[in-house]
Amino acid sequence: MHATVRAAAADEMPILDLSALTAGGDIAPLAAQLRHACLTTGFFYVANHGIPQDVIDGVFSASRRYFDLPVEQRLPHRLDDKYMRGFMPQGINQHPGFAADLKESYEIGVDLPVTDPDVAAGLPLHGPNRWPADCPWLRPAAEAYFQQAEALGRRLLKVCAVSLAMPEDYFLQFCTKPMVQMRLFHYPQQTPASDERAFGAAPHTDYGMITLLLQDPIGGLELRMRNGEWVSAPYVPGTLVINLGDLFQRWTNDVYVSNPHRVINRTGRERYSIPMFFNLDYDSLVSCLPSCQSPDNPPKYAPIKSGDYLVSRFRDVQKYKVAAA
Ligand SMILES: O=C(O)CCC(=O)C(=O)O
Ligand SMILES: [Fe+2]
Repeated sequence: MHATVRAAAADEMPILDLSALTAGGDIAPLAAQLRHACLTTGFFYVANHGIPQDVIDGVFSASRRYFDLPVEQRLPHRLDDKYMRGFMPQGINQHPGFAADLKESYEIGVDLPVTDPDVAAGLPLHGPNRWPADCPWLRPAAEAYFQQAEALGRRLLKVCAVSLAMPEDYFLQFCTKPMVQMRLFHYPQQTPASDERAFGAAPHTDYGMITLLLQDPIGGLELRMRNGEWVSAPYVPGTLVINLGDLFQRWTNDVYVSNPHRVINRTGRERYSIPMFFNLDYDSLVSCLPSCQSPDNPPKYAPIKSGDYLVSRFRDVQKYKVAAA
């Protein structure tokens, strides 16, 4: 069994109060706090985030109801290879070097009709969502949360830009048709007899810009400190966990951190979580920000298209098969 770990201290996982952002006030003090968190672990909680509690309760209860259904009923909703929407059974998501994650999921994205020009042109991962006819309650609950979380993602990108001495709307110019992915996760319990190699979600970094995570009171999310120690990020009522992904680290020339993390469900109860991976438009060119380079500290990475990078990671982890455009 995995050894238990201590909880992150308040300065390791700060709670950022988003009241000023939600109400449209001065975000400079918030940007300074965000910067501090992003220089160290790239993980923090947000409170007063503006997402109504009933929308959060609604999407969690729809997720529970979905995963309570017998797997035989859910297998016909299995995700397609092209758009990657629908039920992802246990055994598909596998981080390189680890056994497959124990979690199962339901995959949702920006819902684009097949007549959309990018979908028609075969732009990877762009397409319609999949809404099973035998679960009519799933769609309204998931869409209500998707809309709220996506709006929060856009608000947070403003704070991120200001924190890097960029104009507030800098990242929003790359959010015309952002590649936002929302995943309903169900983690089985891990018993004391569980294999030491088994993880709800094996250690990894996220791939894209920012992740907005709803977790339930079970907890189980853990992050790796710079010295290699793992600490837990317990459930804090009324908050979401926010963290940066690898493309964000790349924009900043490694000034901001995309931190390794994992999930171990140690409780003996089932765990549900709902991450939203907020990524930019497919064609956004991720290149070192002016505020993160100098003659002594030149850009470390060549510019890369956001979508191309994401597709390469999806191939490695989620058995995504479609070739990059
Ligand atoms: O379920 C969680 O709490 C985190 C999952 C995660 O890290 C991921 O899917 O990237
Ligand atoms: Fe993650």
